[in-house]
Amino acid sequence: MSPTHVRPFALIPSRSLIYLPPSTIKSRASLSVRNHSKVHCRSSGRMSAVPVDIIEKSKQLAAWTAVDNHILPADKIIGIGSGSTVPYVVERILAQGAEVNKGRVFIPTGFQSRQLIVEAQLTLGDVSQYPVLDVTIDGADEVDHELNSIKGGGACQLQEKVLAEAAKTWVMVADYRKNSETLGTNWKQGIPIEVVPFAYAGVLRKLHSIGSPTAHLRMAKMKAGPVVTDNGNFVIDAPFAVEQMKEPAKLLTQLKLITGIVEVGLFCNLAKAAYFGNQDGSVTIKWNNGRVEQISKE
Ligand SMILES: O=C[C@H](O)[C@H](O)[C@H](O)COP(=O)(O)O
Repeated sequence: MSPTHVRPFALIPSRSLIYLPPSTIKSRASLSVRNHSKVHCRSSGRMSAVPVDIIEKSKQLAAWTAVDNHILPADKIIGIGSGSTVPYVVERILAQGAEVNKGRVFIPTGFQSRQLIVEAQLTLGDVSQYPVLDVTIDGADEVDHELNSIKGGGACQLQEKVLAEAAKTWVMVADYRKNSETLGTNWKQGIPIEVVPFAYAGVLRKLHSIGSPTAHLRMAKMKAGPVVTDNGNFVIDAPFAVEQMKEPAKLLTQLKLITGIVEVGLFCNLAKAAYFGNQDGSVTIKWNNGRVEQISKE
């Protein structure tokens, strides 16, 4: 059985979800998934030797399992996060059918997820209209053993955190490369920090003095100058030593007190669960009570 044929909801018999075979899934969201033989690994900056098919299937499996477990017919206000795993979230939501989706409103965490919602012809809403969400599913750059995470590899952390805090249930989805014990183990670029543009130089100096000597402004790839977020701000990537990364909530508090920082890509004590698709077609679910569940492919 291939990873895409796993029926995760079967493990939760109390939920009466109907299995939708992959052949029934036809969405615009799926069109954005390309089939390269290799994939660029943002965490190491190198090319991964793992075929992209396996990584994409791992993402899809995590996303589908999370949707099956957490987006129930009663859920009406739904947050859609950012990143490369999220198209599979939308794909699986679409597979729940037009009838159930008709009564739902979808809130994006940025331009990318807004486009996904619009292209999927789902109803778009705004967090200012719907400050309480039933559930938000989002990607992650790295997740530790206590469900703390680094987010913001795509510079979306501010809106993502607003939606994470607004959601009654916040869940992360990712492939196996994001699952680690301590933050900073796999994700080496540092913590993405959104800053007000005019304050960036001062914030950098401060970061250098409190344990991140290599903190730097994130530069754009196909544009001269810095990355500009959906909110018109800059992003600083700030690597910290392992000792500081072992206490992410403490570090987060310290960073939030620096004037000019708008939001920090450390998400602490927010998640209900994190889903990781594995290379062998299984899914690892880390729950906020410390339980780790392994769902095998039969
Ligand atoms: O800013 C971007 C978000 O935090 C993403 O959720 C995160 O970077 C993971 O993205 P991807 O799934 O593409 O690795």
